[in-house]
Amino acid sequence: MTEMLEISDLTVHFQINQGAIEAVDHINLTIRRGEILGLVGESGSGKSVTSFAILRLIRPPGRVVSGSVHFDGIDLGSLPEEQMRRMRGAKIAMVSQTPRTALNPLLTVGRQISRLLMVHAGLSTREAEKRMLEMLRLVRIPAPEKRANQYPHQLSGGMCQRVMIAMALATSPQLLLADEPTTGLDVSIAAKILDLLRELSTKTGAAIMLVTHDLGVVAEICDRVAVMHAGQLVECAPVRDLFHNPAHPYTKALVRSIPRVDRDVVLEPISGSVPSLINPPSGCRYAGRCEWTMDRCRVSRPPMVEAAPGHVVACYGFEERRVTC
Ligand SMILES: Nc1ncnc2c1ncn2[C@@H]1O[C@H](COP(=O)(O)OP(=O)(O)OP(=O)(O)O)[C@@H](O)[C@H]1O
Repeated sequence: MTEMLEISDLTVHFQINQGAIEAVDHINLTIRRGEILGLVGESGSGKSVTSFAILRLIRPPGRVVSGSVHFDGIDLGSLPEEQMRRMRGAKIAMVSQTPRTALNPLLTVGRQISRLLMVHAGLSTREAEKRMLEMLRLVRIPAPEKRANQYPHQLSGGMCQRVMIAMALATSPQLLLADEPTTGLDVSIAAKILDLLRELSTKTGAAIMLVTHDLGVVAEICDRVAVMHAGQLVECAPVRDLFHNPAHPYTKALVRSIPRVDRDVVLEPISGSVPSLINPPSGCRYAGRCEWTMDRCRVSRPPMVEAAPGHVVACYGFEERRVTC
């Protein structure tokens, strides 16, 4: 698999009256062609801001302070806005957490999808309508001819979510950024959506970045997982490796907090809370919550080191234990 997306040293701040919220801090991450990468972490860890930064959709008071994003070798930061807009519609698509607000309330859902196909895929009105209905069938919208003529407010939340996915997939994007795509959906629909995402990546070679809180979803469909804590990337590994051999204490805590039907254990909540991102502690931002904290964790940020092939972690405590084992 070759790299499709390469994020290097990405830092994003939001300037507010109290200071700068350091939402994403020097992140390096790659996503390969045909791969599903899960991006996990507690609320406020910077997952959505990372997706918006990829699409160059950080708006004031937000600002990309450093870093670059390359897609298929192209530096997205240097593209003129018009080219970036085309890139967003055709090659990189996003499914957001809030489908109802992302859809245009004034247009029928069918019209929204056909318009996208006419603008970004150059289809005629008739071709676009045919493909739009195919897409609605693909995401298992019942009675698609009828639903196509309805407005977002006439559809349930789950159906709006599937319409968003149909829109995102309509132009066969090479990269799909899916931000909590199954939140609020009932279990059977959520399972169908996940199947659909897996099918997309297998059939078309599209890469998917799946932003989620749900490690169960990650275990089900992701190939690799990247873990964020308070704006920093702390670990990245193939999915099985991450669940069986988590290296970072934060990842260990996340894994311990997953409910398991086959184990009668008491779930352990993650101790402490995410530090403020305004003037956050220097060094590792997990230091205030971590049982392995040493003096240097509070002073300098641990570098990413290889824990196993393809498995990297940023933790002085891990390095120390590995040396002494
Ligand atoms: N427009 C904004 N203005 C100010 N702060 C923002 C803005 N957008 C995001 N942030 C801050 O950036 C940080 C990261 O937010 P982000 O939405 O990326 O977290 P997340 O990991 O996606 O959380 P969740 O899982 O709850 O969606 C948070 O502290 C958030 O308050």
